[in-house]
Amino acid sequence: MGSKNVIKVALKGEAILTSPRFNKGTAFSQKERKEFGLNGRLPFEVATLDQQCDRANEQLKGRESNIRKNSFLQSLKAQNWVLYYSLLSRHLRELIPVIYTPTEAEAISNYSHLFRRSEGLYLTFPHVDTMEEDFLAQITGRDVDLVVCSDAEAILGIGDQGVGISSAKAVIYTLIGGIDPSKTLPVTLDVGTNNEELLNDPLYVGWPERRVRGKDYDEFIDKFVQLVRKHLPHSLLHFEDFGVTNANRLLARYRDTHAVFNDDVQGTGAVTLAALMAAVGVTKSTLADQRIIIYGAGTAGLGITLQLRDAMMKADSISQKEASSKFWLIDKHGLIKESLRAQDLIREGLDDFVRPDSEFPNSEGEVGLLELVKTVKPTVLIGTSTHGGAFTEEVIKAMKANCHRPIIFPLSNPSRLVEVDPKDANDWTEGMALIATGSPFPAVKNPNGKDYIIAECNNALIYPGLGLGAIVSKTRKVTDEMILAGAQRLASLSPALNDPDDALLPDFEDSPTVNLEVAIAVAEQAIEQGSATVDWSKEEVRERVKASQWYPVYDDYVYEPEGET
Ligand SMILES: NC(=O)C1=CN([C@@H]2O[C@H](COP(=O)(O)OP(=O)(O)OC[C@H]3O[C@@H](n4cnc5c(N)ncnc54)[C@H](O)[C@@H]3O)[C@@H](O)[C@H]2O)C=CC1
Ligand SMILES: CC(=O)C(=O)O
Ligand SMILES: [Mg+2]
Repeated sequence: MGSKNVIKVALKGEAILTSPRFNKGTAFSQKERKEFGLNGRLPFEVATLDQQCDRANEQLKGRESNIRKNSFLQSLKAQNWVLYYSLLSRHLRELIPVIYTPTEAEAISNYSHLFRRSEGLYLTFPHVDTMEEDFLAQITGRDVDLVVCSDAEAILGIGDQGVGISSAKAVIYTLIGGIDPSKTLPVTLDVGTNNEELLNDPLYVGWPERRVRGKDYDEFIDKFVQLVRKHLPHSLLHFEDFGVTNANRLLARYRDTHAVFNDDVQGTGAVTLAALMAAVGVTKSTLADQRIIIYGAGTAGLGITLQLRDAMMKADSISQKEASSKFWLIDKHGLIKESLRAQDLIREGLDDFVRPDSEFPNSEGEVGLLELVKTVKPTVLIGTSTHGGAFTEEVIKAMKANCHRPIIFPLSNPSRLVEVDPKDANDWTEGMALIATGSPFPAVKNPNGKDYIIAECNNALIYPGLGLGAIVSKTRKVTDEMILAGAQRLASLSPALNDPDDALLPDFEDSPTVNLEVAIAVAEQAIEQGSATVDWSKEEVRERVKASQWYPVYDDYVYEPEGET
């Protein structure tokens, strides 16, 4: 745990009580109450943080549904950051699903109806002319290390929501990665929405126009990225939930000029690689031994494919061509194969993975999942399609017929969109499947009566560490090698390494310690390859990363008119 510091604060009275960063509520000491003009503004008793957490937890438990818990926690965050993060840290496993997937998806789909208070920066297309002014108004006098932006086109599996997600992803950076919340800036890039329901909702809080596309969109995003580069040159810029036509394109455009990171592409790729490394450890095979079907060749599906291919080439010393041949990608029009080119149905970036039609001599039209499974005899089946239930009993049993330990990762969020319920996947394979899911699921019972813990293969298990490592090393860019180093460190912490019947990935309960290790591996790699702008020994990296972390404890305050606000 972090220790107490003495902080100079320039806010008094109502101003400090309404600042979530500095507010301590009933925990202000008698001395502070006097110094900050709070004497008549608080009830008598000075509470400890423990007592405040107990009280907040009691109130939280009074809310029956997770969505009501989510909105209680949202207002706690708006009141008092230390209390909010402290409460979450004490009940991590129970509360992550309340503030993140699956509940956050429900909260975001009701964003305009649940809206109480703005968070972070809202940059809206019709206000493009004042973008720099609006940006500076938020960052001036602050030390921002991390910018989390989203245009909200493909949110947490629920599609185009117009606005939302950046602040939820930023919270995870603090909760799991220990990044100081006052150094994070969530940004909503509101370029409209094509979601009819929102466009017709009189309470919609975003810009109620259709999505801006093409040159205007690119110029809007570019203006924003250039502002980040100009005013926050050492920051990490995190892209979240951009649509499939933009995610990889924007990453490729900016990744050589600033430390940018696309979570859905790279974070998902990294956590899935870690889970797969653990699984091939259990099956005592190599990455290159696998035949991998990716069901849903969008942002996450392609990100995973590229990450697994890269790791395969490095770990097993095989060529790009050979590694590419281990993948079969399915999208809405079935298997991605040569004959789809003529109909212009192959998206940019998929070229290396287009299969020859000759592999499927008996099908002239689309090749569906079941046929593909029967033909290819995959060892790995990954779902990133948002097509709930797509991995049917027939599909799973066909896979099992040719594979002793099928590796099955239905990664679509939220829980209701999972490609197969892990309980079914487990039952249909007589407990032989190695399973990881995108949202949390309860453990399943194996035929031997033992529980099998379903690993939560969600990018939140790794991106806070990737980001922390990038920020602490002040890297100029986030390289593939840094991400690979983070994924390998995560894989090395898999419970399945010690017990093949255990979960493929560490539990979210352990995510803060796991992400500290990931951050250290990432920073070490950044230093080794020269993308970092610091030069520390390994021992120093560990100390620096640890020392940079923020903990939810109350500092002691002294009033100072020139202090922090
Ligand atoms: N576990 C994790 O960490 C992550 C999970 N995801 C989840 O993965 C899913 C996809 O997310 P994105 O890649 O961002 O979305 P996306 O829209 O870029 O990709 C989805 C792809 O699936 C395809 N698809 C849709 N229906 C299909 C069907 N019936 N058969 C085959 N393909 C179909 C779409 O054409 C699209 O290419 C979401 O549920 C999302 O929540 C995304 C990122 C991280
Ligand atoms: C987890 C995540 O990033 C997503 O579902 O989009
Ligand atoms: Mg996402």
